[in-house]
Amino acid sequence: MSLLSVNKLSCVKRDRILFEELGFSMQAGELLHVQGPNGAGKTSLLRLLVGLSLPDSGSIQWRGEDIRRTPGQYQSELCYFGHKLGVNLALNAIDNLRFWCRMQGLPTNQDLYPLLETMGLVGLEELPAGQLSAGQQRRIALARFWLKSCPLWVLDEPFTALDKQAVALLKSRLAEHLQSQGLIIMTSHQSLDFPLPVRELHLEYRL
Ligand SMILES: Nc1ncnc2c1ncn2[C@@H]1O[C@H](COP(=O)(O)OP(=O)(O)OP(=O)(O)O)[C@@H](O)[C@H]1O
Repeated sequence: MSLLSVNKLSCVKRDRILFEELGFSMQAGELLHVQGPNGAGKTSLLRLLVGLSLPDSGSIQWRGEDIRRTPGQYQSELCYFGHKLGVNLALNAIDNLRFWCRMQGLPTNQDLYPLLETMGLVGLEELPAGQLSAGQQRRIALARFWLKSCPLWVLDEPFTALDKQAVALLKSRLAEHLQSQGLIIMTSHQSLDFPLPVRELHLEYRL
């Protein structure tokens, strides 16, 4: 059985149909790369997939159950990286990660310093996130993918503003997730140049 199943999904924004009757399913260990021009509806699709907005028609099933029936259970099984980073600019990196762990019901007493090292943020730990660069702020938000163990990862343009080293770090984390039978849905305007098989979904810009 598919882990994720999308059935006849339609999304309309301001009288424009972004997509309609969209359907696909995904198994463990698959990566779906959602592509298309600006405004095609990629972010809109991802927001539907994580339950942040509702479709105009159609449904999304996770483990055979509509995600609207048990939203709490579904949320606990996914990790989302969207355009809004969810980073508090007044807090430093560690306090941001602790706060996020508390929100997710994860342990908050773990030593987060090694993760800061992984994310290349050592030496910046005292600074409020508002004093960090765009790429550094995104590294804080991306650290979630090292903290939460869950099957479904959904990432909207995760490589934006990252330097080469951070892009390589994230790609290797994504590959690890696939190899351990995780499932990834992501957008990127760049070609993924990924060592593992990638499925592609193209959204057209519809007038
Ligand atoms: N909350 C909203 N209210 C009204 N229209 C919206 C809303 N959110 C998005 N749209 C419209 O939906 C369309 C698709 O937006 P979306 O962000 O999904 O595109 P995208 O494919 O992710 O684009 P990009 O490549 O620029 O990130 C756009 O034309 C946008 O104006």
